[in-house]
Amino acid sequence: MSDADARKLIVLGSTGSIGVNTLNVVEHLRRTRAATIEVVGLAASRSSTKLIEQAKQHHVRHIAVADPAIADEVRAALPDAKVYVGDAAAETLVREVEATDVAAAVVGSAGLPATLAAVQLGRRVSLANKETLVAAGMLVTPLVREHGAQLLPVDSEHSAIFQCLAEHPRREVKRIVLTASGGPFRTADKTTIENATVEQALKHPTWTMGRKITIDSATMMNKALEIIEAHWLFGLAGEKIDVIVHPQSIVHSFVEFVDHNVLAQLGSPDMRGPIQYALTWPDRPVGCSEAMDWSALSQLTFEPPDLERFPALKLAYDVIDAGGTAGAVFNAANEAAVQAFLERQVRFGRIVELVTEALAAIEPEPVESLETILDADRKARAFVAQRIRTTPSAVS
Ligand SMILES: NC(=O)C1=CN([C@@H]2O[C@H](COP(=O)(O)OP(=O)(O)OC[C@H]3O[C@@H](n4cnc5c(N)ncnc54)[C@H](OP(=O)(O)O)[C@@H]3O)[C@@H](O)[C@H]2O)C=CC1
Ligand SMILES: CC(=O)[C@@H](O)[C@H](O)COP(=O)(O)O
Ligand SMILES: [Mn+2]
Repeated sequence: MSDADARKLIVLGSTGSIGVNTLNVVEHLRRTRAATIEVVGLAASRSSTKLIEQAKQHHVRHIAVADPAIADEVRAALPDAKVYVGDAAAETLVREVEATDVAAAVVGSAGLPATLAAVQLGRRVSLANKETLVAAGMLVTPLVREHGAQLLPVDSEHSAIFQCLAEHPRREVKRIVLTASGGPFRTADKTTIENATVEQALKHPTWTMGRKITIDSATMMNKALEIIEAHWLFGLAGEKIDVIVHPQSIVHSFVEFVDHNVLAQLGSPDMRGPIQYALTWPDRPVGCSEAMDWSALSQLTFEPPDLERFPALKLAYDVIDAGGTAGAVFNAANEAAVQAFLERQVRFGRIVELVTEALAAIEPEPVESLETILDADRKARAFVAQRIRTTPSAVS
């Protein structure tokens, strides 16, 4: 490998579920001599112990921490590192540190400015942070082309679609179908879902993930976010994006072509698969994710989603139709409502209600800049906070 091929990676959200797996994949690629990827920057919010350990293990000298409360501890433990602190720390890290690659694995719209910066700098971006596209797809996707950046999906469904679409022109695509596990309440009745506890909602049947996305899977808001993410990533209209419930999470999604042939991507429910694919595309070196044991697989089943029990799905199509800042409002209202649920301020069923109310109350505006998006994000959070104050809901 020549110097020109040397890869330098910044991992945003390194201490989270995707961030940790990304570093594991980097280590696997190094061990197997498939790729040498130097980790040159790490960003997290407040998990100081894990962050310090990662920086030492990967010899990283540029660190961003969002929470000022851990800055002194990180500086003391890593005296040779430059430590950026505060809300804009991750973005500054991306702008100041020379890199070829950025793994965008911060949770929520907090990851948007740094991801946008990576795109503006023409980086190769492994994108897990779906909220960035939901809130600001109309800003991000044109900039990818303008700055010669690459956006490689890490979300398992979108990695699957990306792999199946390959070089096929969009006119050959009849529709894409995103698979959904159905979450922990797939077979629960409406009343049980309405009043589900935090503990019940955090029990995902197939994937081990961070808390916010695990709650999103339980409301099926995750699939709604993924419909919008697919709309921006693949340039497809809402009517060409479908969802089917597939409880085993083995078929990660599929593409139906106009000739009625269907290509699907299958694999174990292990995020190291899509992460490695994003980091090594277009190559396919030996993987570190769990290999499938086909003899142990008894069945692959599919069922239509129930919009009555999971009304979040329909909202995604409304948001695509509304355009403008609707995606930012949708995403931020959901983030605020999930946070309130996790803090046991609202019952589970209130999450989707609050998002629906925010979309109805806040008129979408045309998007001119990142500031328009951030403004809509703030409005939606303020709206949800105010609704929670004025319409308290009993929590079980
Ligand atoms: N987990 C999964 O399997 C999948 C996740 N995704 C998406 O990937 C993203 C990450 O998810 P996941 O890894 O589960 O989330 P986690 O909650 O596990 O991790 C979130 C990460 O973001 C960091 N973080 C939060 N706020 C900031 C901030 N302001 N600046 C810098 N870092 C910040 C956290 O730091 P700290 O630890 O210090 O709080 C942590 O490192 C989400 O968008 C999710 O939807 C998509 C598909 C699958
Ligand atoms: C691993 C991944 O990509 C998650 O987004 C996953 O799809 C969540 O599972 P649900 O299908 O339950 O939303
Ligand atoms: Mn997914």
